Formats: sequence, C-alpha cells, structure tokens
Amino acid sequence: MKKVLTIAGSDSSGGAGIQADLKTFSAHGVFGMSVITAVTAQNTQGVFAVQDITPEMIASQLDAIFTDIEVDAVKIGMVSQIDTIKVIAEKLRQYKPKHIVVDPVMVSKSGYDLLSPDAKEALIQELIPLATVITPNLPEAEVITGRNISTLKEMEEAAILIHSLGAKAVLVKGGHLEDDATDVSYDGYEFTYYKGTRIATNNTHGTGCTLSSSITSNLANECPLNEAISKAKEYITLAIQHSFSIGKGVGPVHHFYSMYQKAGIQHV
Ligand SMILES: Nc1ncnc2c1ncn2[C@@H]1O[C@H](COP(=O)(O)OP(=O)(O)OP(=O)(O)O)[C@@H](O)[C@H]1O
Ligand SMILES: Cc1ncc(CO)c(N)n1
Repeated sequence: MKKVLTIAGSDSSGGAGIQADLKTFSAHGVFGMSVITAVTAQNTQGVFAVQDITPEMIASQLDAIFTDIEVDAVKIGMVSQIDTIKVIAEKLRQYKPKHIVVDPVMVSKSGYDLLSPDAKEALIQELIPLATVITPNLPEAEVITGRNISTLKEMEEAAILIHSLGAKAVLVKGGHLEDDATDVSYDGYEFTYYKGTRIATNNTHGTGCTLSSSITSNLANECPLNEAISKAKEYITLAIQHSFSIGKGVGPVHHFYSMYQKAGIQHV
C-alpha cells in the first residue's frame, strides 16, 4: 500500500484540515499519516481559536516518520507561522520525498487568517520551490501574484507567474469564480483545463483540502500529474454533489459516496 503524509492543521469539526485529508486518503486506498502544525477550534460557522504546534514538535513528527517509513507523497496544508514554514521546508529538503503538493492555505471560508499575514513571503520563498504542484484558490493566487484575478485568462497569467517562482506545476482553482468551477493547470509547457459546473450548495467546507489530498493520493499511486488532477476533480465534484448539512453553517463534503454505493450501504 502507498504511504502518504499530510502536514496540516487540525479542524475540530472534521470537514477540513488533517481530518479531511485522512478521510480522502482512506477513500483512495492509500495509508494516511499526519504531521499536525496547529490545532484549530473550528466548526461549520467559523474558526474560534488556534494553537500552533512548536517548530521543535513539528520537526520531531517529521523525523519520526521519515527515519522509519518510506513516504510516497506529501501534502502541505495550513502552515500558520514563519518558523513552522522554515522547519517544514528544511526537513523536506533533507528527506526529499518524490511528490509534494502544496495547498497554500491562507484564509478559511469563514474569513479567519489560518496563515499569519507576515508569513506569506516565507510560504512563497520556502514552499513554492519544493512543490510538484501548488493549488491556490483565486484569493491565494491574488496574494501570491499581487494581481486581481477574475477570468480564465487572468488565471492562466497567474499560473505562469507562480510557475516562475519555482513550482513544477500550478493548479489555479476556480471554486471562487462567478460561474463555472473550472480549474486550470500550467506545467511550464501547456495549460490544461479541468471543467466543472458549479453545484448549488452551501456545503463546501474543506473542498480545497480534499482536492489537494486526492491529487496527492493519485500521485502516490503513480498517476501522471494531469491524470492525478483530473481524477481528483472527479472525486471532489462527486464529494460536493453528495455534501450534506451538519451544524448551522457550511457543511462538509462526502468522502465515501462511491465506496458506500459499492458496499450497498445507504448513504446520507
Ligand atoms: N460549488 C462548487 N461546485 C463545483 N465545484 C466546486 C464548487 N466549489 C468549489 N469547487 C471545486 O472544488 C475544488 C476546490 O476549490 P476551492 O476554490 O473551493 O478551494 P478552496 O477555496 O481552497 O477551499 P477551502 O475552503 O477548503 O480552502 C476546485 O476543483 C473547485 O473548482
Ligand atoms: C485546519 C484547516 N485547514 C484548512 C482549512 C481550509 O480552509 C480550514 N478551514 N482549516
């Protein structure tokens, strides 16, 4: 079985972060491991508190995994602080995993800063050059490039700029567009479009975490990048189609829809 690692924050409500990543890994039949960077007190309505894990503890978690287990692919999510970013980059440069998917998490859907504003530059300088693929949503791509982005053409231009910062490939996600939820990737040679029609639901908590974890699982399973992304796009679309309401706010996506169907288990 392939072994994949998420380096990310914990979401107490289970819809995003580490919890979404591990559910996605299980649904893809890969063995999931986690290095927790921060603990958030969070639910469907918002983020209420964050406690960062110390850089020393993050380094220890990474050492424990990499000195014992061969890791087939890594996903990076919420990285919180400058020192967190620095220690993760240092350890990944040391251990050199084959695939690194960087989801440059900055602000939660509810508007809370999951990345300290002063850490943006560190994320750009330290993590982008390590990325097999980086998966910014539109606001994140705007912060990284310093440009306004609202059209597919502007998404392409942003992808070129972010690629020039050192990522092997860039996937700019269109979840925040007005109309279709189309994503576009650029690998230094060509653009590829991953078309999606917008699903009318409020339950999109953790869509970005789920997409990047699905790409990570597919890369671990030796899919070429474009296939890893297109399969992940199918996975997130199905997961959003079958998303459901828990709590009073933005509900989670459904990770196990196909598995439940095959097993004859009645899903929500
Ligand atoms: N309403 C929707 N209908 C269909 N696809 C969607 C919808 N919302 C998001 N997506 C898709 O979900 C994936 C994640 O994109 P999105 O832009 O939502 O990520 P994100 O903002 O990083 O998520 P997060 O809130 O977890 O940080 C993309 O493939 C996007 O096109
Ligand atoms: C811990 C965590 N990571 C990522 C996200 C994505 O927005 C979130 N809401 N919470």
